[in-house]
Amino acid sequence: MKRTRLHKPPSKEGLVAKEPVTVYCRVRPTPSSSNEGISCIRISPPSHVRLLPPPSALSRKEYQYTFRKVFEESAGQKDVFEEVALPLVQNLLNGRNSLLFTYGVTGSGKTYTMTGTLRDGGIMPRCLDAIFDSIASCQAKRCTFKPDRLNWFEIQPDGIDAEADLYSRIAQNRVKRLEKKNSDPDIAQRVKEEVRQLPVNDDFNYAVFVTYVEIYNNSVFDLLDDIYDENSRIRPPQTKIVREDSNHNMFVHGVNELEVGSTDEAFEAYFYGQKRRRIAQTALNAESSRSHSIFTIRLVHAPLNEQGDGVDPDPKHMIVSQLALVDLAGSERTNRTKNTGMRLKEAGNINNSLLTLRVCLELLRENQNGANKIIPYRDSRLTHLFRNFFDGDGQVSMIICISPVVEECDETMQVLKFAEMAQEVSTSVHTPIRVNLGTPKRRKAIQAYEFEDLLNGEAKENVGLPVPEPLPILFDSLPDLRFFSMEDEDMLSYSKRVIKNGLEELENAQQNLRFDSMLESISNTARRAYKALNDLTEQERLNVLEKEKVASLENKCCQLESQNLNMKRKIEETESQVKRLKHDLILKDSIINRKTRELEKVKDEIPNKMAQAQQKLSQEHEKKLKTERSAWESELKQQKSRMRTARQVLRGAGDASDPKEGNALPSYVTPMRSRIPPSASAESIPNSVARGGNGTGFSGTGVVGARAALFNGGGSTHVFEAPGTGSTNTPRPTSRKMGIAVSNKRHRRSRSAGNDVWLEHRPVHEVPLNTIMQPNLPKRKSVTKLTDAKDVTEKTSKYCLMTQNADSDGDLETRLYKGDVIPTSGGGAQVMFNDVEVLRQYSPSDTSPSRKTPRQIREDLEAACAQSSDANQRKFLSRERRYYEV
Ligand SMILES: Nc1ncnc2c1ncn2[C@@H]1O[C@H](COP(=O)(O)OP(=O)(O)OP(=O)(O)O)[C@@H](O)[C@H]1O
Repeated sequence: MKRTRLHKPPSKEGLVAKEPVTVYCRVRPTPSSSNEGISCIRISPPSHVRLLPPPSALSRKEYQYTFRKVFEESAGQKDVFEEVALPLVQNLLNGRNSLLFTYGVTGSGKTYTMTGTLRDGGIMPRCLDAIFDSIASCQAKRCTFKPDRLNWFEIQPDGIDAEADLYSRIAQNRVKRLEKKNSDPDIAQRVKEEVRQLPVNDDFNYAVFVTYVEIYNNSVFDLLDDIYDENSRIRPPQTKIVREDSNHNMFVHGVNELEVGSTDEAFEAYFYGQKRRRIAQTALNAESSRSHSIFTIRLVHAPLNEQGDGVDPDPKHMIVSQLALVDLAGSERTNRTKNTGMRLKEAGNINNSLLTLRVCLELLRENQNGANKIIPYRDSRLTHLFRNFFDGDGQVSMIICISPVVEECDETMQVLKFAEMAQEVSTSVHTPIRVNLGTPKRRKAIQAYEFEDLLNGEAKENVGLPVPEPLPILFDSLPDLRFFSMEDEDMLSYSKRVIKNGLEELENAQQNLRFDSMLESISNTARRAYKALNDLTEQERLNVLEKEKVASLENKCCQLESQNLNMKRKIEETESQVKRLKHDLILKDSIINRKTRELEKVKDEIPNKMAQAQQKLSQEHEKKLKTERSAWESELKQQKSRMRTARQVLRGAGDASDPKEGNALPSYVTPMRSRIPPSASAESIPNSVARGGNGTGFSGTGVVGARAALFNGGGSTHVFEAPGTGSTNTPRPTSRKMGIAVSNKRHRRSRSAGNDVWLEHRPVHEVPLNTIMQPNLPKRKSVTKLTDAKDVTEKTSKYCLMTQNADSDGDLETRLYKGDVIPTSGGGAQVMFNDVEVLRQYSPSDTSPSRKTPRQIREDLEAACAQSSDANQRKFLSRERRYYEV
C-alpha cells in the first residue's frame, strides 16, 4: 500500500474573476390560512417584483425590486434548480467553490426550496443527482481520497486500505446505527427526476464527500456526529469550533466528512443529520428551523495515472472544490410568532446572526466603493464560517423566499431591501488550473485500445482460409496412456485392441485411396487459396482507400473541432459579456431604485421643510413688520403732535388780534359769547373725547351741521365728511389701543331695533341753539349732572354729552359727543364714544380782514392733514408691500 505524506493544500493558482452576489427571488403560494386573494406582491417577469403595502399600512407607496430572476408562485422545484443550482454544480465539477443560501421570513419556503420533499426534491437532492450522473464513469475507487481532518485530503492511489476501509465502515455504520422508525422517510420512495448530465474532464477520478452542520444559538454542531458514546449511551451534542486552515480557509474543526458513492447514500447522511437538527413548531410554521443548517458537498478529483487504472499519487495535482448549501433560519418578529422562553431566545439568536450577515454585506459594499472598514465576521459563527466566500474565494448566490401574505408585508420589504443591496457586492471566484499529464483523453484511449484487442482476438479466430478436410479419427477412443500405469493389464489389452482396429481401418482406407481424388483435392485447395489471396489483396486495397478516407475525415474533424472550439470560445465570451451586462443592468436598476426611493424621500420632506422655512420667514417678516409698524406709529405720533402744534399755530393766527386774551372773542360776537357758560369748556370733555376733539368740524354758510366721526383706532383720528347726514353707520377701524377699559361687547344693545334711549348730558348753563337743525335724539333723558348711576345703567343705551364753547374765531361752537353705553362685567357701565357732532354758529356781519373764511380754514387743515397722513400712509404701504413680496 502506497500512501502520500500529509500535504499542505496548494496555494491558489489559476484564473480569478470577480462575480457579483447573484440574487434570485422565489414567491411561495399564498397559504390557505391567510386572507384569501389578498396579495402584497406583483411580479413583472422575468426579474422585477413590486411590493404593494396593504390599505392599513402607514405609507401606501409601492416599491419595485430587481433581481437576476423572480420565480412566480407556480414555478416548480426543477425550474428553480436548473436556473439557480445547475451552474453551481458545473462550478463544482470545474473545481470552483460556491455558496448558495436561502434567506427570508419564517415560513416563506426556504427549507422547501433547499430540500423539498421525497416526491418533489429541492435543490440539494437534485444537485447530488446531477453530480453523480455526471461523474458516473469517472468515480474513484472508494477511499482513494481520505479526509485528513484538517480541511484537506490524502491520496491512497491503491484505493481501499485497511485503515481507510475502517473509516469508511465507521462512516457507513454511523448512518446505519440509527434505528429506523416508522415515521422515517423511506429513501426508496424518492422520486428521481431526470437531470441534465454535465460535462466533466474524464482524465480525472472523482470522489464526493459531505458534511452537515448546524449553527444553533451561535454554536456549531456536527449533525453527523455519532449519537452514542463508546458505551452505547446517547451523548449530548458537542459544540465544534471554527478554525482557519493553513491556506486561510475557514472550516469546522473535527467535523465528520463522509464519502458518499451515490445520491441515496448522501440522502441517508442528510436524514441522519436532519433527525438531530433543531426544528420546532411555532405560530407561523409547523416545522420551523431553529438553526442555520449547512450541507456541504466537497468534490475531490485527481488526474488518472499513466496506466489509467488509478489516480496520480502527486497530491499537488489534486483539486478540491465545494458547494455549500445553507438553509438559513427565518427572521421572525415576536409579536407575530408569540414566542416565549426557549423559542424567544432562539429567535433572538437567529435575528442577531442575520443582522450580522446584513451588516457584513453592507460594509463589504462600502469597502468596494472605496471605504476601508473592518468587517465584523467574528460577530456571528455564520459569517465567520463563510468569511472565505465573502473575502474572495467562491461564487455566492442567494434565493430570497417571500410570501405574498399582507401581514408579512413589512418584513418582506426588509428582506427585499437587503437582497437588493447584496447584489451590489462582488466576490472573487478562483478557477484552478488542471495539470496536463501529457496524454489528454487518456481514459478514452485506454478503453479504445482494450476494445481493439478484443476485436482482434475475435478476428483471429474467424480467419476463414480453407482448412483441409479432417482425416477420419481412427484412434479417438485410445485412452491417454500418460495417466495409466504400465502394470494395468486391462488398460494395456484395451489399448492394443483399439490400435489394432485402427490399423485395420487404415489399411482399408489405403486400398480405397485413388490418386485422382487426391489431385482434385489438392487443386481445390490451391484454388481456394488463390481466391483467398485475391480477396486479401482486394481487402488491402480497400483498407488503403478506407484509411485515406478516414484520414481526410479526421482532417475535416480537426478543422471542425477547431472551428467548434473557436465558436465555443466566442459563445463563452459573448455569454460572459451578456452576464456582465445583465449584472450591470441589475446593478444599475437597483441603484436607480435606491436613488428613486431616496429622491421620493427627499420629495416627501420638501413640503415640510418649505413649510418650516416659510414659517420662519413669515415670523421674521412679522417681527420686522412689527418693528416697522411701531416705528411708523411713533412717527405718526410725532406727525400728529406736529399737526397739533400746527393747528395751535393756526388757532393762534386767528387770535392774533388779541394775543393777551387767548380765546377772547371779537366784539361782534359778544352778544353770542355772553351766552356761553364758563363751565362748558373743553376741559369738561372726557379724555377720549378731548383727544378726538382735534377732529375738525367743517362749516358751510350760516349754520352748518357737520358730522365728524371719532374712532379710537390706534390713537389716530379719522374724519369723514358727510354733510347733512346724521348717519352713524360709518365703517370704523378696530381699536388696538392700550388703556381702553375692557367692556363686555356682547351686552351691547342692538341699534337695529331703533329703540335707543339716549342719556343727554347737557351743560348746566346751556345756550339755546335756536338753529334750524337740532340734534336728533328721539327718546331721551336729560341730566345736567351724573349723580345717580342708575341714570346710565338702567334702560339707557346711548349717551350724548353736549359742550358749548367759543371757537378760535369767537363763534359759538356746540359739540355733541355721542357714544354707546356698554354694561361692564362688574355691573356698572362705560361709555364708548364713537361720534361727535359739531355745530358752529357765526355772525355773517363779521367782515374783519384777518378773519379767515370757514372754507379757507377747512382747506388749510385738509391740506396739512392730507400731506402728513398721505406721506405716512404711502411709506407704510410701500414697506408692507415689500414684506409680502419677500
Ligand atoms: N413554493 C412552495 N410550494 C408549495 N409549498 C410551499 C412552498 N414554499 C413553502 N411551502 C410550504 O410552506 C410551509 C413552510 O415552508 P418552510 O418550512 O420551507 O418555510 P421556512 O422558510 O423554511 O420556515 P422557517 O424559517 O421557519 O424554517 C411548508 O409546509 C412548505 O411545504
